[in-house]
Amino acid sequence: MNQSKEERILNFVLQHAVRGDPQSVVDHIDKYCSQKEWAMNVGAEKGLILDKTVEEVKPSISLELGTYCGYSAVRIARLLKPNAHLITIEFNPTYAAIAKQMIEFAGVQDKVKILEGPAEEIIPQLKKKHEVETLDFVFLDHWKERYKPDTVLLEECGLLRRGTVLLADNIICPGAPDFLSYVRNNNRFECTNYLSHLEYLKVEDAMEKAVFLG
Ligand SMILES: Oc1cc(-c2ccc(F)cc2)cc2cncnc12
Ligand SMILES: [Mg+2]
Repeated sequence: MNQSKEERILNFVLQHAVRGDPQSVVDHIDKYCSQKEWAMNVGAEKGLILDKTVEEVKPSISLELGTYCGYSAVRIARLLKPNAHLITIEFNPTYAAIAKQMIEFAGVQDKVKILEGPAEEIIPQLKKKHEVETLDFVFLDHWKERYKPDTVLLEECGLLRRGTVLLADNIICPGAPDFLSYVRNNNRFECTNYLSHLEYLKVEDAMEKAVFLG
């Protein structure tokens, strides 16, 4: 049975990257996806915006919506302080299985918990089942039409506190118009736009940072 693109990406990393070295894993995924097959990783250019945000927030507990192959989970985890954790939610079980192997190869498995299933089912379980109090940082990178409803759900579940930073990928391409107007017209969020490019291409894209004001 021939391999999926995601399996080819994982195998390229397993064969060429340095085990236990998260930067090497990130660099090799970018190398494969820029030279061989495009894939929807946040990529190196927008990845720098993600890095800067994680370094600024210094989160103890982070949530990622949309794991895919684990590229941004490894990217975030490599910057976390000791005892800080990332919970990443992936709906697609095939992607989750690839990401698990990617995260373990990078050696960041002790910092990352992958939860498989729909975000709208898992978010309401975070407090009681996963012992989360409130979130310091949220990276939204899943289905664009879920950005707004899942942001509202995070708020309703009491998972946002004054200063929680949301960072959303793909604000231009494919775009998340209802999320953008929701956070920009809501006086409980302070928004900043970061113009960039779609991963591995010259196409314009952007990220939006929305700080919850409580
Ligand atoms: O970064 C992303 C990019 C694209 C995407 C796909 C096709 C296209 F033509 C342009 C952009 C889709 C995504 C879905 N989930 C998370 N991130 C994504
Ligand atoms: Mg994306």
